[in-house]
Amino acid sequence: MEYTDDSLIEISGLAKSYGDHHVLKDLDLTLPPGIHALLGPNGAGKTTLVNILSSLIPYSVGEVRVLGLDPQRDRRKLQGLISLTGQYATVDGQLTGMENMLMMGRLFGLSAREARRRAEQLLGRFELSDSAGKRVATYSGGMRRKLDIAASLIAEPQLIFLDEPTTGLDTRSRQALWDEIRVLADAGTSILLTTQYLEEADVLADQIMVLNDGGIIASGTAPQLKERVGGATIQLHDDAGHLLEEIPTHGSASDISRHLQALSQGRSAATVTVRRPTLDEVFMELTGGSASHTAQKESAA
Ligand SMILES: Nc1ncnc2c1ncn2[C@@H]1O[C@H](COP(=O)(O)OP(=O)(O)OP(=O)(O)O)[C@@H](O)[C@H]1O
Repeated sequence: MEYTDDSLIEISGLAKSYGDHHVLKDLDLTLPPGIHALLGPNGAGKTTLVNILSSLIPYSVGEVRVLGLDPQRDRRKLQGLISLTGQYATVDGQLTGMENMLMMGRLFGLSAREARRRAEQLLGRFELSDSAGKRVATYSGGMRRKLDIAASLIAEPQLIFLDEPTTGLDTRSRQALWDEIRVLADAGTSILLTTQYLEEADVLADQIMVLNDGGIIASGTAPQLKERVGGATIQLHDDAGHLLEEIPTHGSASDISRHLQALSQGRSAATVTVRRPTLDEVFMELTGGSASHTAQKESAA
């Protein structure tokens, strides 16, 4: 396998089993720097893959490079370049929120002053300022989770792994995290996040990968993935909301206008909408589930 300087992650023929349970099977993946989302049903192996990439667990088959380093052989070096937020809060319960933040900042080589500045900023963003002086053992589960995320964002490592970062977060904290992710990405940090929330992948990621049955079964931008399960259609409904007709379209203004002109010479419809598949439907179709029919509608006329 050849490695290019500008690649973030390169995986070739990766397999991982727990006993006779084959979780990852001959997985190939190349990712450039950017924000990437890994989607997959429960148990697909998302955490397993993130843990291998962040050198938390070993692999035996295949080749893996993260920032050009082998997570097994170059563990120490790699861990200085990445940060990881797992599904379970890993902060130290005996320290206060602020002490945890400062410790993480210093681990990543920030000066004491910069660590405090960033800690105050992030504790504020995640509404933990009032609890910053309290021992983490007294925090609620949601507060620990927010602190864990804030701590992983304190420095600007080359790559941050966020394993289901917004699970258990309230709406405001989720928005704060999304904002922080964008700021870090603009500053040059790459992000690999796993998520169960398709909206999160859609909003944040440059590229989305769908993990199922041990391998990546689809990847691309949200529009590219939507295209895979069929493009847009023009739908005509009568006054009572019944579907009269559905016509495939490329989705371009000229194509829609051409169809509408042809239609205007025939039947009259109460409403005309352009419907695109949702990421939800794409995901369900790719992973063999049944889609929930929450269509995004764009009014065309
Ligand atoms: N240490 C372990 N020992 C044995 N089996 C494991 C271990 N860790 C994970 N597994 C199994 O491997 C499979 C993949 O688990 P993993 O946590 O990687 O999936 P996931 O896609 O992250 O799931 P979720 O969305 O539910 O978090 C699951 O069937 C899980 O039970």
